[in-house]
Amino acid sequence: MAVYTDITEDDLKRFLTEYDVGDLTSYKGIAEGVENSNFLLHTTRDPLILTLYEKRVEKADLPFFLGLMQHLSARGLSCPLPLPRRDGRLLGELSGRPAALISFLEGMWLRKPEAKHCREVGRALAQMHIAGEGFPLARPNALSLEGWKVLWAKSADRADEVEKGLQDEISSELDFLGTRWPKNLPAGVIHADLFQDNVFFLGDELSGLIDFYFACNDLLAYDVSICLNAWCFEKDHSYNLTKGMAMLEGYQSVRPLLAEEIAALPVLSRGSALRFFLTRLYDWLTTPAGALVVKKDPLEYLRKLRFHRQISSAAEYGLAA
Ligand SMILES: Nc1ncnc2c1ncn2[C@@H]1O[C@H](COP(=O)(O)OP(=O)(O)OP(=O)(O)O)[C@@H](O)[C@H]1O
Ligand SMILES: N[C@@H](CCO)C(=O)O
Repeated sequence: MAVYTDITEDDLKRFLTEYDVGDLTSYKGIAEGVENSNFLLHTTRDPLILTLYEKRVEKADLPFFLGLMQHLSARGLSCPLPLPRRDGRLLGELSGRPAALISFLEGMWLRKPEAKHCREVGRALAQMHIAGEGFPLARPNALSLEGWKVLWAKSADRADEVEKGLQDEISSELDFLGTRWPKNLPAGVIHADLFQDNVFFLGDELSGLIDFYFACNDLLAYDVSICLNAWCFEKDHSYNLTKGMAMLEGYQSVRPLLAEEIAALPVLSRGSALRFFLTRLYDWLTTPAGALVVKKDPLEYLRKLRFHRQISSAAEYGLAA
């Protein structure tokens, strides 16, 4: 579910008077997503998305996220555009939460992506990395090495409840990544959560990227590793080399990776697998039974992490090192 905060029609109509978007004809809550409350609005003009930012989003980060969407969109990337209010601000307040109106992006996310879709995702990711150049705001990645340690400290004691031996395994992994994490690779604005549900397609054509609420400044190749993890494994947890090759070819057709970035992919992929393992583990251990949110399986990412640990060179992802 993703309607944590309810809204009344009166409050919504009052909120909309701050914008030049036509008159409200209908609205409904959107069930998908786990972080924020989203509503689809129909007006006498274009359909719109209303997002109410919930507790896990820092209000101080919103200018970065909303400004980034404007920056990327102005540079030709297909992504939602936050609409300015009559006073020029991008952010208002509704039902006690920070709220924004965002343009509606046509398309649907793919439940069963194929290699050709992975190629498109690779291309779009590289386009985003290039379009992000020159964005004046910065946001350090709160979910990199230091953030992982904080999350792990909150979960380590109970990790063996999920699988015996996890406490030792993950502590060693964090030590390994602490000593081997690359430092001097190209960096810029990354999406950091470009999973299937954040990429829309119209037929086989990619229509745009959404959900920039983990975007931050970090290594560009780390974002590539996030996409390899999210798109190129099958339900049986095996790595799909054809999808991996397509994703990497698509990326490199727009932004060729440096030899150092390619060489770092196995370590970066371990890191990104660990990142999603840790957030999922934390949620797994802390979300109360009966909560409406669907908990995502941390073990899926543990298996991916173990796969990357036994990779000896990036060639095994479908690339020459
Ligand atoms: N601009 C948009 N155009 C069309 N649909 C959108 C748009 N933004 C969000 N949605 C719809 O709302 C859903 C949830 O959005 P989003 O992924 O941003 O939410 P979230 O709560 O931040 O989710 P999560 O972080 O779990 O992915 C999407 O799957 C999509 O159906
Ligand atoms: N994409 C994340 C959740 C939302 O950011 C995951 O699958 O764990």
